[in-house]
Amino acid sequence: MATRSFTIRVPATSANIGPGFDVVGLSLSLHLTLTVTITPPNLSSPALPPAITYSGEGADEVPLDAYKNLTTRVALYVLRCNGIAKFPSNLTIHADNEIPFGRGLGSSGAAVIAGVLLGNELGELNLPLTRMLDFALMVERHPDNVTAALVGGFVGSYLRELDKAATEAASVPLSEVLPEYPPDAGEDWGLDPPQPPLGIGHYVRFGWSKSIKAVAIIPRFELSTAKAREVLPTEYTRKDLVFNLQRLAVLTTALAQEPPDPELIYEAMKDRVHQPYRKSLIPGLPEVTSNITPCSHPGLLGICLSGAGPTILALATEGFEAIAEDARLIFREKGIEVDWKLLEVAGGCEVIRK
Ligand SMILES: Nc1ncnc2c1ncn2[C@@H]1O[C@H](COP(=O)(O)OP(=O)(O)OP(=O)(O)O)[C@@H](O)[C@H]1O
Ligand SMILES: N[C@@H](CCO)C(=O)O
Repeated sequence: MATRSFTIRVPATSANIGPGFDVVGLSLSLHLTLTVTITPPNLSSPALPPAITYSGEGADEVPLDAYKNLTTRVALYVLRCNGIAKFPSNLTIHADNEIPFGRGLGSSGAAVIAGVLLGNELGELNLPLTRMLDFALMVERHPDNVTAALVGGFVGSYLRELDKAATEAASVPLSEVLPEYPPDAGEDWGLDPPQPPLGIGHYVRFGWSKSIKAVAIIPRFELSTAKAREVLPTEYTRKDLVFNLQRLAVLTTALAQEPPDPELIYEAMKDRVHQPYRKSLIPGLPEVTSNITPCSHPGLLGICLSGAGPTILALATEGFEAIAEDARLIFREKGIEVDWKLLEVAGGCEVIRK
């Protein structure tokens, strides 16, 4: 057996883009990159357990134990669902991550997609894209980030209505999909993980005007998606749902038009389903989204919370620095420091075999 080596590269994503809560996602030019090597077993020394090294965002908090790390746990789930009980021996993984954790830029979605691709490569499974999406959706239950990270671009997705048996199969607790594997890394954990139903997620890629870039204004604090979902109501008024549906219908086409129309897009990026409820967790959110407008900041098209926050995403054709620096001043008044990055819309994930 020869040494096998490959690289997995997955983009950051911004979900929702205002009115598209749990529906739309946009891939962005920050990446999680895994460099993976499997060396042949050396008959004179024992087989080595998986070894992970890590650099970049999250390096001080991410677990390096392959049975605790999100990416490798997802990979093991995919392997086990496909009849392979363990990681190969002598597996080394270096993760280099540009996507900040818990900021609304899809770090967990990227880690999950990287895990699905890793499982697919390690097991030489040749899974089709749609099946890889099924595995990702068993772990991250809303489709917006993982779909955009998988296929790239500005993407809309829905979860298919499943029959009773498939609904039950897709609703197993996450702890059963990704069990806390025992610390004994040599163990065989059997091959009965909950299998994803077939064809859970469906998507379409919208057009995107080449002139639009994304300014990510990133507060220096983490907000977990779980916490930012807890503050959302379980029911909405018809008025608020119609408000969002009207805007989302316009937005999906407006962002592809040349030249993009700031008046149309600014209004179409407003939301009444998640942002109003999240302002208690993100001081400065309503002030930033209402004070930075196409009139005050030429080049701005629209501004919203990125994913579950706390990052703010401004879509613009020019004037990027003024948008970001003025958002910085508003956040500073609330005692929050930010960093900002000018990002492009990225392609989907890729696997490069060496
Ligand atoms: N590269 C990674 N490797 C391992 N675990 C990761 C990685 N990236 C993210 N995670 C895990 O995901 C958590 C963050 O997920 P969370 O859903 O709260 O935020 P997010 O994905 O960054 O934001 P959003 O879903 O709003 O875009 C981290 O705290 C960490 O546990
Ligand atoms: N649609 C999700 C994205 C976060 O991952 C949310 O806003 O909670």
